[in-house]
Amino acid sequence: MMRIEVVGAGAIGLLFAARLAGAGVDVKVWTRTQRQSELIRKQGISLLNEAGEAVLHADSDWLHPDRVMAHRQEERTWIVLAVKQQAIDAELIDSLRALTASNVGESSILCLQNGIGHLDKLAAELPWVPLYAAVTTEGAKREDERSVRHIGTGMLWISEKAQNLVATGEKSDKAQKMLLKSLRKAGFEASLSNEMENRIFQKLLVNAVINPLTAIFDVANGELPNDKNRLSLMEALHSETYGILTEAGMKDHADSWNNVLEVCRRTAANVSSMLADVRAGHPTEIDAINGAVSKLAAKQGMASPLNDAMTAIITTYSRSK
Ligand SMILES: NC(=O)C1=CN([C@@H]2O[C@H](COP(=O)(O)OP(=O)(O)OC[C@H]3O[C@@H](n4cnc5c(N)ncnc54)[C@H](OP(=O)(O)O)[C@@H]3O)[C@@H](O)[C@H]2O)C=CC1
Ligand SMILES: CC(C)(CO)C(=O)C(=O)O
Repeated sequence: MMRIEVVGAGAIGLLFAARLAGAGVDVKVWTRTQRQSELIRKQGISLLNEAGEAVLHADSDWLHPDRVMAHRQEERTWIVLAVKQQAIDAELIDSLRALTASNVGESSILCLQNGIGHLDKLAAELPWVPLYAAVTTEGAKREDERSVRHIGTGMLWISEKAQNLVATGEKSDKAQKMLLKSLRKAGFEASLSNEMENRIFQKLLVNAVINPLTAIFDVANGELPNDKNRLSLMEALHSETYGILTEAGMKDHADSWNNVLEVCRRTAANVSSMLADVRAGHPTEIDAINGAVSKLAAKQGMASPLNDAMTAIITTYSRSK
């Protein structure tokens, strides 16, 4: 028997929890607040898409040390980490430590974050827990505390090997196969990848161009290229970021610029996650996206004026909201 614990009940967390619950998987959702977990437990998760609404039921609790300690786990567990980069702080890591403490060797963490930095942080703090990087191009928007709109279907890539090379034995392989099976049953187009670094860089490139510019211009993804000044800014930011990331190890990708335009087209109605955060007055993932690109550039002795500017503008912008 396998259990999936989704940590973070925002857009992506609710989408994964609802679809997995709908596929009959044993799912528990860990929220930040007691109120949200009670709502989910009592009323279920409302999954909205073009076909209408489905209400799916999943267990839920809030991520408080006492609640986590009381929740002792014996079976094989996958923790699907669905919080933003900036939420991965000492307190959250303590909760993950507690969540995995009662079944060491039986728990693994799947990290769905955009941007970079989180895997190194988690690997340093949880060296005994196998960490798997994932890249998802699904699009989701949280409508309220228990409702999520599935905006766009995409791919889900999961690293073939644990990031921190822990427990990559037969037991882990079996657990990974079970996870894939559950995700596919839930309708996700999930595949294993042995070139995750490249996939993470390619997604970082897309996010480094679309996220800050949609947030600055306050437009949905599809509108971003529909103006010649915005389009030339996109191109310049893409070109700078592409140079930095290929120097850092990303493979050459002749179609990279067209891929950014294709993501804008495919997710035309999306409000990017950064614009959503800016509009809500929440902190953004800018440090893990453009800020991280600037850091890579500095490490390589390269200039990154546009990424530096995006980081400065979004940081100031979201602070003043
Ligand atoms: N949305 C999308 O379509 C996509 C998102 N991603 C990535 O997935 C990740 C999650 O994004 P998304 O779902 O959009 O973000 P949201 O902001 O919608 O959700 C994050 C959730 O994490 C919760 N959270 C924060 N801190 C804690 C904590 N300490 N304990 C428990 N829960 C906590 C928040 O709770 P609260 O609301 O109470 O603060 C919130 O519900 C990001 O890295 C994003 O870049 C990747 C691809 C697509
Ligand atoms: C691909 C994109 C830009 C889709 O909105 C995204 O990942 C995000 O909003 O963070």
